[in-house]
Amino acid sequence: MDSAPDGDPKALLKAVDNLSKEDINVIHVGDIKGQLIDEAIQPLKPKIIVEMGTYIGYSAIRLASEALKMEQDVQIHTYDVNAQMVEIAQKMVNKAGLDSVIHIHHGRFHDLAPELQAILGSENPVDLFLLDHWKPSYVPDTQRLMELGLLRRGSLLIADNCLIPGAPEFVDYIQKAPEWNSKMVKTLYRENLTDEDGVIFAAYRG
Ligand SMILES: C[S@@+](CC[C@H](N)C(=O)[O-])C[C@H]1O[C@@H](n2cnc3c(N)ncnc32)[C@H](O)[C@@H]1O
Ligand SMILES: [Mg+2]
Repeated sequence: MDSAPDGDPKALLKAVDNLSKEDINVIHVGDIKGQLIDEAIQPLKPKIIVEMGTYIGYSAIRLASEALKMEQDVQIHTYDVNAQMVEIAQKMVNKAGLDSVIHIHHGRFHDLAPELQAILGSENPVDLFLLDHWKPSYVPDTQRLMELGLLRRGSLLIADNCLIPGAPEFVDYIQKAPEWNSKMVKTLYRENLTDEDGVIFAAYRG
């Protein structure tokens, strides 16, 4: 990571992608799924983004870089239960020069959601949220956003790892729930492997 210059998110993301080619334990979303996500958010031009599962900050930095190509006042709120990850991610975000855009919250989204509601207010719904944390939390965290009125018609949900490691309860929920219009895109689980994963993209009908 040190090889990337400060204030250069693209170089930092590339350094993480390169590291993951050597180290199978790196569990970031990666460049293949990253490109799918970049393309999906282009028509949305999201300003308010929420992410569950910060890890080392890769996806938050990637989402911020892409969103900032289209809008200036972007804010990302990202949640992680692991204090060590929060610390590493903050260093990565600082290195990328995105600390005024990416706000890292330590804890479970379920507990911190009222705080987010207060930060955003009623006029600023979430445009995009990415689920990439503990799979059994995908359904309750989605429902939490809905019950607190944090979404708008057209808000986009993206859920990683729906097939590997798999989130069967979530897949069943999102495909049946009348509030969501979803599709699963099959893609490689990660670079250098042939296993197929599924990423769900779902638009909120309101
Ligand atoms: C696969 S990693 C996220 C990868 C990240 N989105 C990226 O692409 O760089 C999953 C992360 O979710 C965190 N996590 C697990 N359970 C969680 C929960 N209930 N709420 C928030 N974060 C959680 C873990 O600590 C871990 O850092
Ligand atoms: Mg993932």
